[in-house]
Amino acid sequence: MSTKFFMLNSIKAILLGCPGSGKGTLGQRISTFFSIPVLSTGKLLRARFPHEEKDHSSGIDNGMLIEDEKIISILKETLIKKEYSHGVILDGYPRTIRQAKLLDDETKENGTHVVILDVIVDAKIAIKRIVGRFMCSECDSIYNLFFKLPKSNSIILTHDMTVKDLLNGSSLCKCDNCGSETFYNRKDDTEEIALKRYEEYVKNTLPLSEYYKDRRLYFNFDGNNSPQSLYDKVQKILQIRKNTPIH
Ligand SMILES: Nc1ncnc2c1ncn2[C@@H]1O[C@H](COP(=O)(O)OP(=O)(O)O)[C@@H](O)[C@H]1O
Repeated sequence: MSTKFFMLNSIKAILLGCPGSGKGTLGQRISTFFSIPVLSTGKLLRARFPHEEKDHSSGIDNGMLIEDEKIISILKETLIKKEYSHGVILDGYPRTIRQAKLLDDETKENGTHVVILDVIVDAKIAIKRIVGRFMCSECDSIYNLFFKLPKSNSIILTHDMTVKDLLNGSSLCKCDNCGSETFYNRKDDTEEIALKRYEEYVKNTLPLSEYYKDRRLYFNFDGNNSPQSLYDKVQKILQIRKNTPIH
């Protein structure tokens, strides 16, 4: 079967939003609710290129987007996997108008059945979320130094504490989900690179809101509040649209 077949049929929803908009968490929750996997292009790239050099001019760790051709071919290769054949939620693709057009070419009129969820968040909030983010090494549960520490922790928070301090302290936290005491953070989750990623978003990805805004299944959401309040709003929309193909 051609890759076109899978591109055509499997994409059910697209998540748009700046880095730190909460679309990763949102994707996980929609995925659990509808039993459809999320395909995060960022995660995919980090797994493929784990040793990307920090100073590489177009590396994924320095906040710059990788070339459209490269990401499209990786995406196509991945979407033919059986696990995505019954549906997939895309997180991180498309990220440029060109990527969106290429996707439209592949999906033709089926593209109009794709649910587009666009999460809008203020830059300041997004950057703070990124700088405070860390994950469980075992199960990837997401935490935040400022907004969501693991329930079981012995941290004495100071105003200048960083995620790096937290990761250096031994056994300061236990993961709520699996009990693990080891955590990690992303190489690109520093303030400097987060700002660069936000700039890339404004330049390349924000124009997608305009590109998609007249689509029947385009919805935008204020993501400045808690992940739960965002999810509640998204879920309401998805439930109302009973005939959306995500069901
Ligand atoms: N569709 C894409 N096009 C180009 N580059 C991408 C794409 N998706 C992911 N990347 C690369 O992977 C990095 C991490 O992506 P992601 O995990 O989605 O991070 P973010 O939190 O910035 O949205 C990006 O900064 C970029 O270098």
